[in-house]
Amino acid sequence: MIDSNETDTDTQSTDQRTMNYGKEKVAVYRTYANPLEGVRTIPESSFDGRDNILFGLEVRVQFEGEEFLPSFSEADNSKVVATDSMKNFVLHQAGEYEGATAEGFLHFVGKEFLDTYSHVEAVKMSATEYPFDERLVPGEDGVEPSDLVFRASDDESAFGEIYLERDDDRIEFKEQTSGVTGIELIKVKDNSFTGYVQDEYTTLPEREDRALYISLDIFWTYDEPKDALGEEPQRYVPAEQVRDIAQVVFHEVDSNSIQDLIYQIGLRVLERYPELESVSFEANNRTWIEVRDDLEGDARVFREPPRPTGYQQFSMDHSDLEEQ
Ligand SMILES: O=c1[nH]c(=O)c2[nH]c(=O)[nH]c2[nH]1
Repeated sequence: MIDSNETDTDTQSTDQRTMNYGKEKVAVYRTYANPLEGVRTIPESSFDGRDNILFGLEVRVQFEGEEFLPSFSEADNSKVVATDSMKNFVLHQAGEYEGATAEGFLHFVGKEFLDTYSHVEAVKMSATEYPFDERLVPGEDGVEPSDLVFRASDDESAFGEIYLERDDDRIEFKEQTSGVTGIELIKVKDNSFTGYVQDEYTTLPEREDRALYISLDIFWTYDEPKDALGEEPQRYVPAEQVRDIAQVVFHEVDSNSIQDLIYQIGLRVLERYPELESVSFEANNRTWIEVRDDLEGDARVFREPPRPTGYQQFSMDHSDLEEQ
């Protein structure tokens, strides 16, 4: 009895322990990956697929497993797969992957890791896309996108994360997050911020009409994690379309705060994609400071905002849509 109690306590303490290791910032580039075709189109976006002629990801790998404990507590590396080898593994698998999405690639590599190293209990893989834009060149029908020359872009990037766990001889895919990060949008007018608490700490003037500059990361989870892989393109949510929804809603809605704006974007995303479980936001307010409003019409002069900056975080699901 006493023995089994001790075992329970032991298990509990290791369950709560943080123990993982891995490699991050693994930059991998693949040319002529399979194209993403057959995605559903939505009114807010012209995006209907991706050629994947040039596909780049910055990957993070994380290994978990009880068998790594001696590497920390006894300097015993006999079970340690070197993080350098993880990097080589990811690079190699980029040539083997036959799918068309970042999430699909992460799932593919994660599964290969678990198949190859039987003592690894769980693997978390995440990646941020390196965006590349096709450059425009003269073609038969006027100026058209080149299929050879791309620009390394610092625009928004797709994000993916998957978590795979070994359960006896099965591999469980229970958790994923997809996203688009680094969206930066400016609306020059038709936005306000009024009605907030006025007390002895308030110095900000109410603005019936302001230019609003936001940076935005949007994340989503699917009801069925496997829909994130893109194997059924009709059920896949492309980051490009979510980015486009954000800018269309920003254009259409005269919002009274960033809070209100991201809620409206979230409703639209949930409306377009019933296969999603949740959508969440991290917004930052980068609104410029107005220095001249004495010009003709709507013209203004602005300067950079000083630090500190405001932010908003919010998550929502289909129950928010039903309440509307
Ligand atoms: O959209 C905004 N939300 C806020 O909560 C806030 N606070 C602030 O100072 N400016 C703004 N703008």
